[in-house]
Order: sequence, then structure tokens, then C-alpha cells
Amino acid sequence: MDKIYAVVLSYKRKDLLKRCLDGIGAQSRPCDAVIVVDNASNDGTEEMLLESNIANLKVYVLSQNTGASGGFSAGFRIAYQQGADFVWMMDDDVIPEPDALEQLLEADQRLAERKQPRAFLLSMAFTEAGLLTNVPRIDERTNAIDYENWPTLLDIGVVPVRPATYVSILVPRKSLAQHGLPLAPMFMWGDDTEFTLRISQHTPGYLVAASRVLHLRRASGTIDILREPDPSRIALHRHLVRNEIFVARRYFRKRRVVGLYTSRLNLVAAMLLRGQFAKARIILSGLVESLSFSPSAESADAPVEALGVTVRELLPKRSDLASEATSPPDAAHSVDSCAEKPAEERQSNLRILVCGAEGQVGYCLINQAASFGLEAIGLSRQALDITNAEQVCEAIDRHKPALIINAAAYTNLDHAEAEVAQAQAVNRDGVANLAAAARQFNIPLFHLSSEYVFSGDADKPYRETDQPTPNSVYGSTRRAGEVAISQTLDRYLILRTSWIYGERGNNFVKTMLNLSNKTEEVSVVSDQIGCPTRARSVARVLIELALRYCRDGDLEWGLYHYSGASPCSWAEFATQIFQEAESAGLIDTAPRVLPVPSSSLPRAAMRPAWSVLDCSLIEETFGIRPKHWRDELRHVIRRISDMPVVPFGPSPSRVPFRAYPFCIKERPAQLSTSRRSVAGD
Ligand SMILES: NC(=O)C1=CN([C@@H]2O[C@H](COP(=O)(O)OP(=O)(O)OC[C@H]3O[C@@H](n4cnc5c(N)ncnc54)[C@H](OP(=O)(O)O)[C@@H]3O)[C@@H](O)[C@H]2O)C=CC1
Ligand SMILES: Cc1cn([C@H]2C[C@H](O)[C@@H](COP(=O)(O)OP(=O)(O)O[C@H]3O[C@@H](C)C(=O)[C@@H](O)[C@H]3O)O2)c(=O)[nH]c1=O
Repeated sequence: MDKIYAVVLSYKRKDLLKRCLDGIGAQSRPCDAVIVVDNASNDGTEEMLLESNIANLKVYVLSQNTGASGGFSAGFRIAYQQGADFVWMMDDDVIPEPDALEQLLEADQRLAERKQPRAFLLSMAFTEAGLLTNVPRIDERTNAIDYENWPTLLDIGVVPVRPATYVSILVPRKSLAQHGLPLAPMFMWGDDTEFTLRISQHTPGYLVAASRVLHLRRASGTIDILREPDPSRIALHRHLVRNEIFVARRYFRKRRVVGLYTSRLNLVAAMLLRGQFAKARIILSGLVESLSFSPSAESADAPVEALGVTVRELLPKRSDLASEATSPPDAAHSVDSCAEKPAEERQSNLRILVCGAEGQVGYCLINQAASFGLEAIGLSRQALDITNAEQVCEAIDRHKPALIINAAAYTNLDHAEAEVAQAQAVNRDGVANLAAAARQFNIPLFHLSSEYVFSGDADKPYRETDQPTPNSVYGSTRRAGEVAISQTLDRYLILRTSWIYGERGNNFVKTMLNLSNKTEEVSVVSDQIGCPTRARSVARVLIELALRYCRDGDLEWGLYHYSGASPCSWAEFATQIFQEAESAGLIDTAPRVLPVPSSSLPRAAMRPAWSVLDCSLIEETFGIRPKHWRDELRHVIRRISDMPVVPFGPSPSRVPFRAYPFCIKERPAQLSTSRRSVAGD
């Protein structure tokens, strides 16, 4: 079933927002997530949201007001990047009728049956007095004999429209993927017009008669500086002037642009005659700005931070997630541990120590943590070698983190078969060092492990309760690390995952892309099945759980499985990688994928035939759902194609076949806002 994310942008209207959320919560078709973007309201909105009982509520507070266009742009990208199939966007003063969403989706279905592509679907908006408001413009495009086409689909209750507002608009993922995000620099007014015009350039949007919402807007009618009731908004009218001209220039005929300039200049003249100098200056500055204003659309993959803000995720109370308070364990050697402190003090230690910070997941942890309000101290292997117990204690003592996340590991499977001692030193003894230190400092340890702890001869997804029986050195050492943790600590979180890939580091996606330039056919095993998992999503899960621990001082500790959704073979994964890369223009021609049995590609370490993890426990416990690897892969490929340099291949030692021994140096990782230490910090 499609994932529908409702997104509400809110700015200093907590009472209206509450009504809006109640309306969303009462929908006959529940939303898979309800996202509120708080545009730095600072008016008690956060407190109201923290107390909210709306199911699946996620709240993102921007560090500063980015205007309507910035806020909507943030909301669209957050929902898109979290895997929404449809984004149901609205202002905070919209109260949807209980079947508003269901009706939009039914209309979408009817249009699909008629094979009509659609850029968006729109509800009918009414004022409290029952008058129509926010009426979109009909799409007046004509048919082959020059008649307007708009009545064609009246029988299914929809009319094609083009410019529209964000008063209950349902935008399919495809529109965002193809056309990008609303233009944040517009700040306010006209950004919705521009966005809907852009996405409906070749495919109409539709107004859906049966979907109705109430729009409780403060001022009625059109926006006009002469009638502006709110003095604090008068200065903002320069955006309106600039944006109107920009939209006209981009989407309409020259005559309209000239008309706009003329009417605005006339208005300025009239104002000057009436002595309205301040207002005249505002219009004039809009006109001047319009001469050079020409923002371009960001891709839906762009991080929210690209808006020049940081984002903080709030964790609203949700009955299903509330953990029972337990008494803090022995505090003999405690250092700044979250668990022993009252709630208000706990918030003050949001520092996490990340080991293995230069690895795929480690890097993503450091890169994302600050956006969620965590201070991440990232230590590379040079800065902290986890095999050195003394160094581990020193690092904790120096940084006094609330918890440790271990993303460090010896991950070269084939080399591990020969370098058993080295693999054990890191994956077993290094992890034991971390567990001992966590115990000494009375802080929890989050740790990553692998599905390779299982032999791979099962026929159903592995659960946390299944007995590990590793059949490689890597798998055995990972299992030994898990055991060391569970025997040393009560407060630990082990996350087993599988087939990690991302735009950075060594992984299968990078290997395939590297191969694509060198060969026309790639042999890939088709008898190993698993779930590809994006490094960034693994990091995101760890951040989410770290935040919950810092908030509550406790967590449902233990072992969890988390991987991408939907199993596939490596051969299927490779095929999809090439397809995505080809359509993103990253490669000219996709090589053929020749599916082969594992026996035909011998490697030092045995790979499990079945690498599928059952992720239901993490979903039941924390509401964390796996994301489909196909969606995630598309993002990763896009990001790689945005990179200015040729993608990095794997280090030659990880590549089993002679065909691709080259390795192009990756550009140095950029430092994130969180602290990253490479040598000693
Ligand atoms: N990659 C995958 O497909 C999967 C990985 N996992 C697990 O997830 C975790 C993260 O994986 P991923 O990000 O892909 O791993 P990477 O191999 O990308 O990163 C591991 C990092 O650990 C560092 N490291 C190695 N030895 C030490 C040490 N003694 N002290 C400190 N740091 C050290 C490495 O540094 P250097 O490069 O300098 O050696 C590297 O930066 C690991 O535990 C891994 O086993 C689980 C399932 C699948
Ligand atoms: C490069 C290549 C690989 N393959 C196969 C071999 C192997 O079975 C599979 C993946 O190979 P890689 O070497 O990229 O990945 P590999 O090192 O096996 O990946 C594993 O890493 C460790 C750390 C884990 O914990 C696992 O979850 C898993 O992700 O693809 C081909 O069939 N053809 C090819 O051209």
C-alpha cells in the first residue's frame, strides 16, 4: 500500500495547528506519518506538540524562520527522503473533513484506471461561512480540435487545474522526483503558484470535488498591500511583487510581464501622490529585486540543512513508545550519564561518541547527528583504536558522552579468513574493551553487528531469537563481540544489519558503478538473497534511539534487527543499480548482468545464501520501519551523480575479480558541523 505522509507547516499558530492535527488524526484513511515543520515559532508550539497524542507524529523544528516557501520545501524533502509515496501538504489553518484524504486517493485511483497521469490532487477549500476559497485556475489546455479539454473527467469528479495553493494538496512522489522542490528563496507568496505550475507543465493537477477542507485563513480575499490588515506584514509585500514578476517571466507571455511592471509602477506613482512613501518604497524594492531574481529548484534529495538552517527533531509523547522508568544501575564510576539525572538535566548531555567515524555508517552518524540536536564526537581509527583499552577509557573520560556508538569493525570478509587474529582483535576484543569501558563509566553502548552471525541456511527471515551459527571468520568474530557486550552490560543496543551501501566508502553499489566503465558484462551471484540497507538509514535509526535514550534516560535495551525492506539477490541488486545509474545519466550504457551461482565465483569467505533479517521487533518496539531498498538506492545514485568527481570504487583487496583492479581516489570527506577528530582531538 502507498505510504501517505501528511505534512503541515506551522508558524506561530499553535491553536490552529492543534485543530489541523486533530483533523488529520481523524481521517478515515490514516496517514503513515504526520510531519509538522515548525518554522521556529517559539510560541509554545513545541510544548503543545510534545504533548500531542496524534499517531505517527514527527516534528521537525527549524532553527530559524525560512518563510513559507522554505518551510514547505523542508516539509516536502523530509517526507520524500523518508520514503513517502504521496505528500499531503497543508497550511496549519486547514481543517480537513474526515474523508478528505480518502477522497483524494480514490480520485487518484480513478485517474489511474483512466490512465491519466497527474501532477497533484487538490481538495476543495471553504471558509467557515461556506464560501469557496483558494480556488485554483482551470487548466485551459485544448484538445486536437482546439476546444478546452477540462470537462473530460467531470464524470469522475475531477477537473484539471494548474496554479494552486498548499491548502490540502496531495503530491505524488514522482512529481517531486521529476521537478524538485518549491523554491525556498521566494520566502512567501507565489511559491505555491510557481511550484504547482512547474509540476503541472506537462501533466495536469486535478481538483477533486468530493474532497473538502475548511480553510480558516485570517484575511479573506486576495493579498493587497493597500488592504493589508497586519502592519508587521506590510514589508513582506516586496516578496509578492518580486515573485509575481518572476513567475510571470518563467511561465507566461511577455505581455503579462510588461503588464505587471506597468501596473506596479502606476501603483508606486499613486502611492507617492498620496504620500504613502513607505509602501511605495516596498513595491519599488520588489520591482528592483525582480530584475535579478531567478532561483532554481533543488532536488528532493537535498538535505534540509541546505536551507541554511539546522533541524531539531522533537519526540512527542506516544503511548506505545513510553518506556517504563527503571532505577539507574550502580553509579560507582559514573561520568555524566544521562540515566541518573532528572529529565531537565538529561537534555544537557546530548553528546555521543562515535567509534569508526570514517566508515560508511560512522560518517553518516557524524554527518546527521547535529541536525537532530546531538553533539557527535567522531573518532576515526587513528584517533581511537578500539583494540587499545586504555585509549578507549581516555576518550570517554575526556569527552564525557551520554553514550557510545560503535561503528568500528574489521569488515573485510575475505581477508579475515587469513587475518583471523586481526579480525578478532577488532570485532571481539575491541568490542569487549568498549563494553568494559561503558560499564566502568556507567553509560550505554550502541553497537552494530551483521547478519553474518547466521549460517544462511534458513528459509525464513532470521529473528533475534534464532541461534547464531556463523560460518566465516568475520561472522564468528562479530558474534563474539555481541556476546562480550551482552555479558558485560545491561544497557546495550545491538543492531544487526546487512548489505550496507551508500554514496561513500566501500560497498557493492560503488563496486558495480566502477565496473560499469570497464566491462560490458558483469557476473553476479543470484543464489545469495539479502536486504540491501542504506548506511544513512542505519545511522538515522541509531540517532533516533540515542535521542530517545537522552530524552527518557532509558530504552528497551537489547538486540534488534534492522535492514532495508524487501529481499533480493545480489544479481537483482546489481541490475537495479545499473538501471538507476543509467537513468540518472551516471553511466552511458548499463552492462549486462549475468546471474551466476556462488560456486562459479569462489571467494575466501563463505557468504550466507540467505541473509534476510526479520525486522518486526524494532518496528513493534520503536515504530521504526525498514525503508525499501529500491527507493533508497535511487537517492544514493542521485547523490553520487551530483558528486563532482568520479565515484570511488572498492579498495582492490575487496574486489574478487581481475576485471576491475582500479580505484579512483575519492575527494576528502567534508567535515560536518559536528566535531570530527582525526588525530587525537
Ligand atoms: N558493510 C556492510 O555491508 C555491513 C556492515 N555491518 C556492520 O556495520 C558496522 C559499520 O559498517 P560499515 O560502516 O560498512 O564499515 P566500514 O568498513 O565502512 O567502516 C568501519 C570503520 O571501522 C574502522 N576501524 C577498523 N578497525 C578499527 C579499530 N581497531 N579501531 C577503530 N576503528 C576501526 C575502519 O577504519 P579503517 O578504514 O581505517 O580500517 C572503518 O573506518 C560494522 O560493525 C559492520 O560490521 C553490518 C552489516 C553489513
Ligand atoms: C563485485 C562482485 C560481487 N559479487 C558478489 C559476491 C558477494 O557474494 C556479493 C557482495 O560482495 P561484496 O564484496 O561487495 O560484499 P561483502 O563483503 O560480501 O558484503 C558483506 O559485508 C559485510 C561487512 C557484511 O556484514 C554483509 O552484510 C555484507 O554486506 O556480490 C558478484 O557476484 N559479482 C561481482 O562482480
